[in-house]
Amino acid sequence: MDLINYRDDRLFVEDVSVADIANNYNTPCYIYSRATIERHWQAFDNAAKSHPHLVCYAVKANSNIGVLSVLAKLGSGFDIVSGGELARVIKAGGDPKKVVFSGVGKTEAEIEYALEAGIHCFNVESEAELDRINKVAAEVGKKAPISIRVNPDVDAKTHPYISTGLKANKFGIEREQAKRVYQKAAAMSHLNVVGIDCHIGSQLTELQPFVDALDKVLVLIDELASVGIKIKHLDIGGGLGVTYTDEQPPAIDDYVAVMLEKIKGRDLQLVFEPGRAIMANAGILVTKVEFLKQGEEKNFAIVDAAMNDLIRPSLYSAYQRIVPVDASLTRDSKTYDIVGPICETGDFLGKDRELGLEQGDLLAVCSAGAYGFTMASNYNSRVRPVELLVDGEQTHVVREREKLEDLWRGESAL
Ligand SMILES: Cc1ncc(COP(=O)(O)O)c(C=O)c1O
Ligand SMILES: N[C@@H](CCCC[NH3+])C(=O)O
Repeated sequence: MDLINYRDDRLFVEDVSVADIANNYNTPCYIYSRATIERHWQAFDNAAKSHPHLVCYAVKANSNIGVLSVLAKLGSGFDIVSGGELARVIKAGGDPKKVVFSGVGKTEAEIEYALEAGIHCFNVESEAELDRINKVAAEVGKKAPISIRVNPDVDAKTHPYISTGLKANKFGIEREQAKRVYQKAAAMSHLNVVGIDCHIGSQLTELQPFVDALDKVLVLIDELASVGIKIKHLDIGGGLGVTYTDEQPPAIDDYVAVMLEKIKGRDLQLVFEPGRAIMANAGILVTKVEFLKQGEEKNFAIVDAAMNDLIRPSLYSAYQRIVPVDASLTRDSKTYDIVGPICETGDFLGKDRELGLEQGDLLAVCSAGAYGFTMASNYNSRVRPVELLVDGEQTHVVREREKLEDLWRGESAL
């Protein structure tokens, strides 16, 4: 059941009218549906029930502490890529023992913070990082649990900016080098080899690249076993795509079922790192039409949200549906570019959209719950949108009181 939908031509998030929210909290605003977040997370968890597993939500998709706390209450694990994300998880009540730490550039301060917090695993992306983790662990008198992120050289068939599993990408350790690096890791005094990791990209709409990558990783697991290195958990990353328009990605349970089938009979905990599949369609960005501008070649709807609020259309030419909040209004429709107030021609939310509009109308940009607010900036000195979490008939402002720098300073934010 889609909880972001029309009732009598008015857009609702759960039981709250989007127009009411916009009137009460102003625009632009992000609105998330709690029940949808829970349903998506549970789809992973339920589908994997027959097998030991951990669903580690990828915090980068949406790191709002209110959102993280919804997931923490479900018992979610978290995939993080910075000390700041770890601080948010801890603040939201997440369990550090269920945290995996990905990313190619972990600093000494971040490694130390994660070791002190007692995370589940570091996903190591280079030999130099292995040395650094071993050194920091020795300094703080701990053994660091590690996986090696293997780059399987598989084409994820997604946008090149978010494809991560090819040799040409900066991520992971090449498959051909992985066995040697594992043997090196196993011999290091302050590392504990516990897992293996692979993430080939984001917004994948086909199963085959996941299967191809997994096949390669399973061969490596067997090779490692033959030299006495036992892998306890297999982290298959995130990347499952969603429907923005007419894409037909595999359903969450079908994806999980195929992954489980592949590892049948193996003594391996399965770790998932989904971000977009949980959050994208659990949120919308609501914006108001400030002006309509008719050009000779184009009609523009100038709205109060911009590329600083949602950068995906500008950055990846991503298409996100844009719909009226009140579809009962009768208007003559025209083809519009939906643009923001920022001083760049690349500042658009949608191009060539057939819509009936008047000044003051409200529009919703769909599928904006993932990589929306987290990629927002203050460019043009614009204030970032308010974030709201709807829970049934309730609307909560989910705004952090602390600044990120106060949650975790790191070494560079002094
Ligand atoms: C290491 C890692 N894990 C998980 C994710 C989450 O990906 P997605 O939001 O596509 O599920 C990403 C982003 O692509 C990532 O880089
Ligand atoms: N920011 C990207 C996804 C990045 C995935 C991160 N590894 C998007 O909006 O599609």
